[in-house]
Amino acid sequence: MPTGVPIEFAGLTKRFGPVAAVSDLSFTVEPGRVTGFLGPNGAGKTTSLRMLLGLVAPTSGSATIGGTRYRDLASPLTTVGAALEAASFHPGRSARDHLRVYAQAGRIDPQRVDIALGIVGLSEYANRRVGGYSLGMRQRLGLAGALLGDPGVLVLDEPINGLDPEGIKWIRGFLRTLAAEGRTVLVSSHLLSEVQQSVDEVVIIARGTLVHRGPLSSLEIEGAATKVIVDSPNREALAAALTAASASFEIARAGILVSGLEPAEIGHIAFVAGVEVSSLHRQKSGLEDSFLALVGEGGSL
Ligand SMILES: Nc1ncnc2c1ncn2[C@@H]1O[C@H](COP(=O)(O)OP(=O)(O)OP(=O)(O)O)[C@@H](O)[C@H]1O
Repeated sequence: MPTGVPIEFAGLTKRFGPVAAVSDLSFTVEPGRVTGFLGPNGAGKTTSLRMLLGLVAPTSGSATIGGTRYRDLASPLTTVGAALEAASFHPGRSARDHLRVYAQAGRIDPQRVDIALGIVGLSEYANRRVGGYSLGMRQRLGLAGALLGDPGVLVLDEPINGLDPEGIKWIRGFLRTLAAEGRTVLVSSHLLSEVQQSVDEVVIIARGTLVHRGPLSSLEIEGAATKVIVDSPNREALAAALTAASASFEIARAGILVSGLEPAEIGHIAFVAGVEVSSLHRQKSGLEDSFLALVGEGGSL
């Protein structure tokens, strides 16, 4: 079983002409945990990850994997697996052929190709041309590429983008498994809500600088549990339907505040009772409020 090593960013800085994309970024990502690398679009996440992977030269500072820069690693593909956003695949080539090319270039056992395809759930589509793949299937193929060398460190840029609900559920469990195996898992996202169920640690950046790091719980506002707000032109009938379904709720000015149920479950209760619903949405969680306060205005969150 491969063991993870820490990823360390030390004073990492990148300027593109007048644009300070990343400024003096320092933090360590520990093995055995899933770390969320979060920030609004344009915050500098991709540039930081590209510097970590030796694809962009830093203006100053360093990013290392187990104390070594990517380009100095003896065996990069078996040390770190990466799936960056907008990975390009030749549309006419099958998933299996793509991975075979990578395996050959990285001197990886060709048997790993089918193992990696199996892990990400693409076995039955392995011989299909990638040009016909959905965005979610491409994401899975990118992940299979990252897993090819069975590395102890995984760096995934926005891996949840484009996945359907089943895919999202799968990847959440998958990230947890990788970390439980002792690997170092760094996952970027511009949405806290997308990763909050799978990360242990968060590193938050905005405008290229570090604004917060710590366990996910460090973002918690006391007493703030996620609730769903639902309303109806006939609030009384809706309250009666919720009571009949033994739902726990309170009547607020903005509508009926329901705890412990998902929006879809509440919608179903109203539907079965024949009650019209005029609004149905999740109340912003305490975590998200903290996140928004940290990254400030201008984020597409
Ligand atoms: N090659 C480049 N030349 C000039 N500016 C760049 C280049 N790459 C990134 N930038 C700028 O650096 C800043 C950070 O971009 P980056 O893509 O790293 O952010 P991000 O957090 O990954 O956002 P996104 O989620 O949208 O990819 C942005 O202002 C971007 O316009």
